[in-house]
Amino acid sequence: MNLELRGITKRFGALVANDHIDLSVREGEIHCLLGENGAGKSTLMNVLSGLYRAEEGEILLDGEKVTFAGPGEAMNAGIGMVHQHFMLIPVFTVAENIILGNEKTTFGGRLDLGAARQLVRDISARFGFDVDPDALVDDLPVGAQQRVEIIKALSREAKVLVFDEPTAVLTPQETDELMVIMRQLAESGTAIVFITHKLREVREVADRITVVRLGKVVGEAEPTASNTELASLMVGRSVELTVAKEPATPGDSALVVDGLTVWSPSGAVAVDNVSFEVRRGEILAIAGVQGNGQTELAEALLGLRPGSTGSITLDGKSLLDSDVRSVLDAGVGFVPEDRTQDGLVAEFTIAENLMLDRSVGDPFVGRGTLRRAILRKFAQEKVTEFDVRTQSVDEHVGRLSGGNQQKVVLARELSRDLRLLVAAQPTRGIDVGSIEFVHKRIVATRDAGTPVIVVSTELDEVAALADRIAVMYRGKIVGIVDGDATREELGLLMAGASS
Ligand SMILES: Nc1ncnc2c1ncn2[C@@H]1O[C@H](COP(=O)(O)OP(=O)(O)OP(=O)(O)O)[C@@H](O)[C@H]1O
Repeated sequence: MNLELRGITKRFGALVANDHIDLSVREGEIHCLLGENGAGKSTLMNVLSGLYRAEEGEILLDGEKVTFAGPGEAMNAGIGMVHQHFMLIPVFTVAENIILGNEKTTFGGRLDLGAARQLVRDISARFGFDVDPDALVDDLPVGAQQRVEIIKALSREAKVLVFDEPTAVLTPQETDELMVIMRQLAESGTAIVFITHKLREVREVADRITVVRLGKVVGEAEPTASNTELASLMVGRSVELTVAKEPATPGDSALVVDGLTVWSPSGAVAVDNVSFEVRRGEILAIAGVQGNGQTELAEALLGLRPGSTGSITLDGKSLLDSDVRSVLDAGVGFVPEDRTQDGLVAEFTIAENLMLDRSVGDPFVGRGTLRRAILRKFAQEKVTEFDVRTQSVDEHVGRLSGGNQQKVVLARELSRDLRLLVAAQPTRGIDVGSIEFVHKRIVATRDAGTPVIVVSTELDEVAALADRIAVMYRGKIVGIVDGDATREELGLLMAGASS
C-alpha cells in the first residue's frame, strides 16, 4: 500500500509540532524519518495512527483520502505501529497482549487463546524471534517486549508499518536481526516508516530519507550520504560525531567493588562475584550484550538491590545495603536505563523532575515547601544548557519528546556535586547533536576528577568514552581491557571468551 501525507499540521497550544508536513512512502520501501529531538516525528506518526487529529492536511492510502477517528480505525485500514514506549499490558501474557483489541472468540464466547498462541509461534518462527506465547510481559527483558510489539503489529496484517525508534532498546545483534526483518517485510510489499537516531542504521536500510527540523520538512537525503552529512542536515550545523578527549589522568581508587553478588527477584544469580575498582578521573565502561547483569550491577550500586552480598565502598565508606536516599546523599549520580520507569515522574513538571533527588537542606527545599522561584530559575538555566526543547519549565515531563525527557534526566544528574556518576545507556533516544553535548559533559565530569561508570550496549559509545572497559557475560566480568580495545576483542569477550 502507498501512503501519502499532505500538508499535515498539528499544534499543541502555541507550539506547531507539525507544520505542513508532506511525506510519501511507497509500497515496499523503507523510508527513514530523521530529525533532532522534538522535531515532530512521533507527533506525525501519532497523527497517522489515529492517536492525534491534525488541524490541517490529509492522509491518502493508495490515492484514497482516509480519516481516522482513533487508533482502531487506523489499524483496520492497515497501519501498524511499534511504539517508542511499549503499549503492552505487563500483567498479561504475550498471547493475551496479541489478541487485546482484536479478540477472536471460540463458539462458547471464550477467548481463542490457542489461536493467539499459534499466531505468536508462527510469526516468531517466520522472523526468528524467540518469544514464549505464555510468558508474562512483565517478566520479559526490554528487548523481548519490543519483539512482542512487533509481533502484535504483524498479527494485524499491517500494510504500512511504523517503527518509532525500535532499536533504542535492542542489542547490536537484535538490531541486525531487525534490519533483516524490515528488509523482508519491505520485500513482501509493506511500506515502512523507520524513525531512528542511529545513522549507521539509516545508511544500512533506508531506501529514502526525509529530514524534519522544528516541525517542517527540510529536505530529502540519499542513503549514500555520509554520517557527517546526515548529522548536519538533521541538526542544522556541523556535528562532532566522536568527541575529542585527552587521555585520563586517574587519581586514587574511589569506588571499590569486591565479590559483589546480586540476585534477581526469581532467585537467580544476576551478578556473580564481581570485583573491580574505578579511580577518580577515569571512565570505566561496562560493556556487554543486554541482559548479562549490567542492569542489576548498576542498580546494586545505587542501593536498589537489597540482599546483595560482597562489598561496595565509595571513598572508604560502605554502600552495600544502603538505602537509595543514603547513596544519593553520598554523592552518587544515576542515569537509569529506563527513563520513563525509573528516571522521571511523567505527571510532574520539568522543574519538579529536576529536583527529585535533592533532599532537605538543599537550596530548593524550604521548611516543608519547595522554593519554587529558585527552582524555576535553575530549571530555566538547565533547559537552556541541555537544549531541552520545551515551551516552559512548567510543562509536564510526560509531554516532552523521548529525547528531551532523557536530557532532563541527564541535566538533573550532571548538575549535582558528584563523587561517582553511574550512567546507564546515557544517550538512549537522543539525537546526534545532543550526543555530542552529553559525551562532552561526561568527559568533563571525568576531567573534574569524578569517577564515572558508563553502562552501554553501544560499542560506539563505549569506544567514545571509555578509559577502561569491563565486559560482562552471564553475570561475570570476563575481562577488563583498555579503552582502545578493538571491536573484535570486545566482541569475543561479549560472547563469553575470557581475556
Ligand atoms: N501531548 C503533547 N502535548 C504537548 N506537547 C506535545 C505533546 N506531544 C508532543 N508535544 C511536543 O511536540 C514537539 C514534537 O514532539 P515529538 O515527540 O513529535 O518529537 P520527536 O521528533 O519524536 O522527538 P524525539 O526524537 O525526541 O523522540 C515537542 O516539542 C513536544 O514537547
